[in-house]
Amino acid sequence: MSVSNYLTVPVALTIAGSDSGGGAGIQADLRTFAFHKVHGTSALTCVTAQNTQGVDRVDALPAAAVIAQILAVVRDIGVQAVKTGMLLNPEIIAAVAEQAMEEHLPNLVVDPVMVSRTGSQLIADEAILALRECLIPLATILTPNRYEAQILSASEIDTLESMQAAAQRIFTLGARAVLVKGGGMPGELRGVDVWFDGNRLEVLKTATVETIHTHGTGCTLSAAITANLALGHDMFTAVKLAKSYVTSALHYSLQLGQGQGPVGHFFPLLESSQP
Ligand SMILES: Nc1ncnc2c1ncn2[C@@H]1O[C@H](COP(=O)(O)OP(=O)(O)O)[C@@H](O)[C@H]1O
Ligand SMILES: Cc1ncc(COP(=O)(O)OP(=O)(O)O)c(N)n1
Repeated sequence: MSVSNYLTVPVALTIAGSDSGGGAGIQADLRTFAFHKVHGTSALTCVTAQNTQGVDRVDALPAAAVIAQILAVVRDIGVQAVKTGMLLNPEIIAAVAEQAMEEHLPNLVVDPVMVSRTGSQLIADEAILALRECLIPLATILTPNRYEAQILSASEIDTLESMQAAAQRIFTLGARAVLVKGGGMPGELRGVDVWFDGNRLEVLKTATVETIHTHGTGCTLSAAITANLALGHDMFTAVKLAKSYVTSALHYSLQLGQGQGPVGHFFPLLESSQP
């Protein structure tokens, strides 16, 4: 007989949609948590029929089902950090915002999934309004991509200076810090993100990784930030560590399907198995 070693590890919760292709959404979040040695819990908001070429269908869960999942997790297991991904409709967004306040959800990372990095809108206009009014003011860190930042700042973003101006403008919506992500920018700006927390305006820069297999970068980044907050890092350190994780995952991106494959979340295993 052998006895288990009981481990105590930080816990993170993702409130997000399922990606049947496994590259983004809940699937990407849970893998990212695992590779940070953080126990991942989840509240599913919707089920997408999706692959490397696009989204074929989306089915939402009832808002009450989302609330029940959140309560089941936080009232028994407890969480140190929480992220939101695709929340899809105003009912789910309002329900999540209410739970965030009532249950005092800690370290809330809001990835305002509205528009894909290729520019196609993923949620309805009313849902965008609900995100802006109900959830974004509660965010610890808000992580819009280029197109989401354009909507939230009502400005064109095509240069580093316009990313910086947008980050400062979006900050006024009430999040404690904003990270405008550059994956949808042209050329060398693809590896550049802009941070603003009311004091520090920082440019986080990595060299652009030349790959078309970038599916799930945004989910992976926000999940890695959440994991690092759950581990006790401060906000800016959590973001820097997360950016490093997503950059490595891009270096090991997976050529799967006919379209844009996912980033390689398990690159540490691939690295350790190389001669
Ligand atoms: N080709 C790339 N090379 C380096 N970093 C990238 C590249 N594409 C995306 N990133 C990084 O991935 C993260 C997610 O950004 P982005 O792709 O813009 O988000 P989203 O998936 O939400 O559209 C950011 O840190 C961004 O800088
Ligand atoms: C279910 C689901 N959630 C989120 C996304 C968007 O993924 P993201 O990583 O933000 O964006 P891309 O880099 O894949 O554009 C999704 N597609 N599905």
